[in-house]
Amino acid sequence: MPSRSIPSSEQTLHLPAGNETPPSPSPLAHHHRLSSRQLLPPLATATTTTVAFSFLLIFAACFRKLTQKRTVPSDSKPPHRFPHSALRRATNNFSPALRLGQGGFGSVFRGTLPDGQLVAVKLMDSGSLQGEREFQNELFFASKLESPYAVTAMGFSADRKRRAMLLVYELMPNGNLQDALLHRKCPELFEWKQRFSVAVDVARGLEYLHSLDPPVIHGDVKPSNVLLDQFFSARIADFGLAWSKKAAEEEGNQEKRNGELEMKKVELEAEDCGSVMEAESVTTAGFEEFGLGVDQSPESVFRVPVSLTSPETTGGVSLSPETVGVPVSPPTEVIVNIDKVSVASGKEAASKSGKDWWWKQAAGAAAPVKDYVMEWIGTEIKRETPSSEWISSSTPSTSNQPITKTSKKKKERKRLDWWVSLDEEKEKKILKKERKRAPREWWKEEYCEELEKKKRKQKKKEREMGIVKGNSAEDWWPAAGDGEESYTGGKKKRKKNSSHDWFSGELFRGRFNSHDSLSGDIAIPKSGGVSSTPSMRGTVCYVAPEYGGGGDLSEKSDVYSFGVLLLVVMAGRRPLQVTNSPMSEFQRANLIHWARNLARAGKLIDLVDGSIRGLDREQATLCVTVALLCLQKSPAARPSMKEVVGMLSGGVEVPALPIEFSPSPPSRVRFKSKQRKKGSLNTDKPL
Ligand SMILES: Nc1ncnc2c1ncn2[C@@H]1O[C@H](COP(=O)(O)OP(=O)(O)OP(=O)(O)O)[C@@H](O)[C@H]1O
Repeated sequence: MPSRSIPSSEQTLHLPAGNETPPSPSPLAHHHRLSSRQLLPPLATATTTTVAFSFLLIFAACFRKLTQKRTVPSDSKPPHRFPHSALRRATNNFSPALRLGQGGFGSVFRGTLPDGQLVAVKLMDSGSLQGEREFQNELFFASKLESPYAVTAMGFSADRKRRAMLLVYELMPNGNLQDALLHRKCPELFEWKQRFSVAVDVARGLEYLHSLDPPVIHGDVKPSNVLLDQFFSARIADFGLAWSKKAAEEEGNQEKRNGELEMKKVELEAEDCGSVMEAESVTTAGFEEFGLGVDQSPESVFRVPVSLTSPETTGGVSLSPETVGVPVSPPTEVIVNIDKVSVASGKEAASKSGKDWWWKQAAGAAAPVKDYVMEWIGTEIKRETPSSEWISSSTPSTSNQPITKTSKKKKERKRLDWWVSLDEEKEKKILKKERKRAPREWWKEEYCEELEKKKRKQKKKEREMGIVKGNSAEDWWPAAGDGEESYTGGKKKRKKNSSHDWFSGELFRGRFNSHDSLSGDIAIPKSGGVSSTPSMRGTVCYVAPEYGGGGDLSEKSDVYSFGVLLLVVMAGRRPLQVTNSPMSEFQRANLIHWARNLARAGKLIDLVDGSIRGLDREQATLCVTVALLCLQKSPAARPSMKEVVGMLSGGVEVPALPIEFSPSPPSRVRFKSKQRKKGSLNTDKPL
């Protein structure tokens, strides 16, 4: 009762004189009778209580939100969040003088923290979905991995306003293995002991990753992803493409349940050539869900500029512009309106935990053509790249022609039209065409496109001049007599364009893909001249054949990549390398082919780098043998990394070399087609 709360003496004081009427039981009436002076204390108390309560509520809500973000899995240690300004100071405002290298998604700078610690700061290109995925992946694994054989991010900085994403790593003073070995920056690696120890370190690093529960598959094992510390101990870096096997398996099951991926609806609203598409039901999650405290709106992931310029081979179907007739063009900012997207693997997948969203890359392997287009949209994002840069870097054949605004628009229009009109029938046609392609052509596209183009040009020229030569599908590889000549011609051009690394067997990732490297118009140097492809896991030449064939990825895919790396470390050269020397060099151009031939001839030691000092021939032969075991086409036949470490360290007996060391590209698609024609049921065996 309100009257009870007010002292009776006070009530009496407020009663008007001579008023016989008993005080009203109504609280309101009673209240009116109270003087403002008397009312003030309880009112103030009530207000204070309400305000305090509101504050408490707000505080509790904020606290909940903050703690939610920072909650990390119990078995994880959260990466440290650095203030952006601190990293700016540490790197002298990202001074070019402190730049250590350039990756597919950003530059890496040397920095010194206030406590004197030396760090490597990776400034990620924002606006790239793939870049953001890698950023998140790196941080996820940073909290999961702890090994002397792995370099994981120790911290990060993410500035939502500036959209700056920075990753901080412990500095590896001797850089990457690619530069150290192939660019001969570290003479120490020409000592056999050091070289062998690098190989064993990498093997141990992979063994560690595969021994985790669930096993972690690195997915991009190559020399530029191996860093050397001050003692030249090797450590595996770059977990941007790494993935957890369990997550991938779950994803695989999900895919099976869902049946073949299908894009139900793709609506494009083209606004002139700006072509704006709207995203409606794509659900993803940023990695706030990992509790890493970085704000990232879903829009930041899906509102992206797109360029469909990359002819990446995704899941065995290569969609080069030539193959599907996609005109190359500058990027367009688009918002995608999708009901089901391969990247998100449909509604079910989309509604799954955000923890898994980037694992979706794995699903692309068996997806139909449209999904590859979506993969492109998800991966070939170059928001900040000026159009001009894109034009020059993505159109090697026309790069020296002036590109007008209208032609640019036309191309863009064409590309979008093509994309919109890609109905099932066309999709089937493209797949049919793909199936017909000889496996050799896979190599042609991936490695020798430029060479092939030049050969064609040369042949055309010769034909015009009346000199007719054979035009076999196989003659992309220089044949006796004319190979050297045409290659020399190609090399001259490459030199002129200073794009030497296209033949390194590795393609540029992200901004600079294979075509960019072929064009010779790239201004930004990339450390080691290496790269990987954005829409597929791994790097061409290092990637396991089962990936291209749409097979299952497993630890054995890393084993295959390790096999290539081991050969590279032994030979001290790239997996594909053609020099302007005699014909015998061509036989050695493909390191894996060469190793296979040497194995047959019983001369494995010939593959080993002649400039190594203090060579232990027995150990070197063992290394090449182990590499070949890792390079077997059948994943099941390859040893595990544990066995590899055992073999390298002498604890496990090395089995006899198998007959098959085929580095052949995936031929599953073609085989299927052949079998279908013949009416055979056996479609799984490769050729
Ligand atoms: N922790 C580090 N210490 C020293 N140098 C580093 C470190 N991290 C990266 N670098 C240098 O920066 C380069 C670029 O690294 P980044 O991981 O961005 O790209 P990458 O692995 O070379 O290429 P990609 O993105 O195609 O895998 C490395 O090759 C290496 O030379």
